[in-house]
Amino acid sequence: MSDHSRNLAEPSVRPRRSVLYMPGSNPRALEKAKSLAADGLILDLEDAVAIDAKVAARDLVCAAVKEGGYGAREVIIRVNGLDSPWGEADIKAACAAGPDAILLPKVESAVLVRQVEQMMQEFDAPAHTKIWCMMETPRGMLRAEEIAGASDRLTCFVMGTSDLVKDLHAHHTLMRLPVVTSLGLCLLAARAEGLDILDGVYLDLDDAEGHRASCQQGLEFGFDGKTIIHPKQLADANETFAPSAAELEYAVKIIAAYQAAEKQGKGVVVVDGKLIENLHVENAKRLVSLADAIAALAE
Ligand SMILES: CC(C)(COP(=O)(O)OP(=O)(O)OC[C@H]1O[C@@H](n2cnc3c(N)ncnc32)[C@H](O)[C@@H]1OP(=O)(O)O)[C@@H](O)C(=O)NCCC(=O)NCCSC(=O)C[C@H](O)C(=O)O
Ligand SMILES: [Mg+2]
Repeated sequence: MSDHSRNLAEPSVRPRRSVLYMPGSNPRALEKAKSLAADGLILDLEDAVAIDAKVAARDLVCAAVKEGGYGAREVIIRVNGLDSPWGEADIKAACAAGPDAILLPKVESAVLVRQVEQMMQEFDAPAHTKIWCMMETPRGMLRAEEIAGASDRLTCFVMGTSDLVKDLHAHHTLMRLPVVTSLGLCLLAARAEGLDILDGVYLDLDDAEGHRASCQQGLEFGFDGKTIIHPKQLADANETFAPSAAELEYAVKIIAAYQAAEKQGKGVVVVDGKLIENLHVENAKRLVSLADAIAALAE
């Protein structure tokens, strides 16, 4: 824990500022990821892998996860859907490999999540292997609440905005108005059930400014981090989703001021002309915990 926050923070949180997809069929990417500053890695067996490469990719990914070398980065295997020829075998192999999470694509019901939970028990998945859900279809959006509450093993939603835009017959736009309702439904459901939630990818690899704006918008919506598709998108995601030095300084200041006020029997305090109540302090503690967890990653 850093000095400024000693005795002020809540229990630590898991930084998920940047979570990088890579095709499970690409051995160079799987190796390269060991040196990249991503908080998480999604080793993909689904849409980034050609049909003829599905089985080889599964073997490659599971061997890489078993071998390790990814340090503090969270490692997630995205499996194929259970309605595909590969889904069940992917889940079985992933359970044996023991990543931090198995990411289910195109989730549309709580029943599906519970079915996977049951399969993971049967396949003896280690307790640390959680379930993450891709939220990326119209039906998934309409059932976000029931999906979010489906299993204690479920810890994170990941927005799949490419599939969503396709299914909606919508367009990718700068302000993302066509998907705002969907993002909002998933954010509400995730927060109501205590899940983390990651924003979708920004597809234009040559538009750094657009990517930065998309990260900032995701932060303002309330996402915990951004899924990305290329190492060059890492720095902006990491910077945007980390508390800034000024935010951190202010957080520490209001926690201390509130604690001092509490000792005098007061439930509110004014800091820099602004009213501070317990809810602001809760958020400040979350930011301090996040900053501490980010600092711990670098150690
Ligand atoms: C888009 C890419 C195919 C580009 O790859 P490449 O041509 O190799 O790029 P570069 O030459 O610029 O790469 C520079 C170095 O970085 C490494 N690299 C590149 N991309 C990755 C990566 N994703 N992970 C790890 N390392 C990466 C290269 O190996 C180079 O390193 P070096 O060898 O040392 O020079 C490629 O970026 C790529 O495949 N991206 C991921 C695509 C993907 O996984 N898509 C599926 C998920 S997106 C999605 O479906 C979301 C959701 O479901 C939805 O519906 O929205
Ligand atoms: Mg998708």
